[in-house]
Amino acid sequence: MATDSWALAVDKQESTTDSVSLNSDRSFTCHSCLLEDKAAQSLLNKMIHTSLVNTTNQVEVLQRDPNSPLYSVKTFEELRLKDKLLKGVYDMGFNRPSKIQENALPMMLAEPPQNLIAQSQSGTGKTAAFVLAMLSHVDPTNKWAQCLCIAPTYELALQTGKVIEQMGKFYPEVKLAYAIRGNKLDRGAKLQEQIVIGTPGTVLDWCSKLKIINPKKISVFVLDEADVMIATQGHQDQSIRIQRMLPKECQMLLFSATFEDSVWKFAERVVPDPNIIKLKREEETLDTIKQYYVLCSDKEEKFTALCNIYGAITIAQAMIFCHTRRTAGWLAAELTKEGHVVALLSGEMTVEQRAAIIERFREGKEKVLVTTNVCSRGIDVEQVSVVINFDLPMDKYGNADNETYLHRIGRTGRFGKRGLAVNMIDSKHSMNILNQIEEHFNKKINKLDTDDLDEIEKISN
Ligand SMILES: Nc1ncnc2c1ncn2[C@@H]1O[C@H](COP(=O)(O)OP(=O)(O)OP(=O)(O)O)[C@@H](O)[C@H]1O
Repeated sequence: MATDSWALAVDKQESTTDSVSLNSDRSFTCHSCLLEDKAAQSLLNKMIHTSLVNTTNQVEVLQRDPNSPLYSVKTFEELRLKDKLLKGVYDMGFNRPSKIQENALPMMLAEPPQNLIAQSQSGTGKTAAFVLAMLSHVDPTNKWAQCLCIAPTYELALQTGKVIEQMGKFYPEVKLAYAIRGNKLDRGAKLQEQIVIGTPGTVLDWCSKLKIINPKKISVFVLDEADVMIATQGHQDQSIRIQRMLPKECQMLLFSATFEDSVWKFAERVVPDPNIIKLKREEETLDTIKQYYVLCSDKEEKFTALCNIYGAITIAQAMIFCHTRRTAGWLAAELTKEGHVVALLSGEMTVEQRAAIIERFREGKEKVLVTTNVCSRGIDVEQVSVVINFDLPMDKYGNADNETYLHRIGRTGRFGKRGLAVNMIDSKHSMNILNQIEEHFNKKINKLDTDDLDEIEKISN
């Protein structure tokens, strides 16, 4: 995926939201935008999660055969891994299996092989789990492809490839091939590498048209990021075509960060007789958040209100959400003029640039992060105590986007710190959205007079 095409997708998305107020009936779906948006989110999350995301939720396990004993492990030793692999695991700094790995690893390493559908949020250890399973299954003396893993995009495939290389560092006999665009092989050439990671189109070509991989010899098939994969119909079809070429006894594993119905339907088509492991995301609530709204007439007044808030209370770190990247850029420049150290997440940035900015903000190097929703969707920055909705979140029909509102300002039970959210209202339409949000969450949002310094001071107590 070229950088510019990504930026273009964001542009397209933002132009959609831009047009909402002009033509609220307009319904717009852009499948390639959806894929790129979802894929970029996944990639960002991968880059940001340099350590495990812990949740207090319990893992739910649904066994295909409820009578067989349910194994879970608390240490990597219990898995009886090859020394070379155990060394690789410890070299990555893993001391013990993550919550999802405790159940998924014994299931994936069982004999006879078990099929698995696993769902848990980004950063909970899914990739590490299936990489370990693939490396364990490989017979390095056999010089042909044995494990096949497909990912929705070139970049996501590269990321997973890196994990395979890292974990297999002390097991150099096992080789990895990338079935991605640009990696041209001649028709009929036979792959020597035991593990193949790639995107569905290229993998399908290698299996069928070019016959570089013999699909009948594949014993482990992994479908990663299923929720991103299904964002394009083409990918779904290709994945299913690949799966159909594999032998019946091939172990099928499917992973997803989310589990909406469409993912579920797809998963059931790709993974026969599955065991299922789910780790729910922690619920966010608005219980510990103080919410206010400020009445303004235009964006300049919103900016003045923002400055008044900054002048009256101490804000450790704030995230400010704007509708379009034009507004975000303007606001970041104005705040910078006022002497704030501002980070801006903007549509034309590459995923790498975004990850770097989010990382700096998480480290506290910048105190204000201005962003559009498209840029920051799916990103968790939990330490932020103040959220400003410079523009309220709305869907493509111009209605309140309650889910996004909750995600922007909500807190999980564990991060139950008190928070403050201020909503800027500058039109009948935005007031209407605010009312819809109040109604949806059954919570009153109080008015704040930002010309009254005493009143602002009170909200920080
Ligand atoms: N058992 C473990 N102990 C410590 N760190 C781990 C463990 N397993 C994985 N990690 C690390 O935690 C981070 C997230 O893990 P991983 O990428 O496997 O999660 P994921 O669920 O696949 O996320 P995504 O859905 O974004 O791909 C990585 O930096 C990984 O190296």
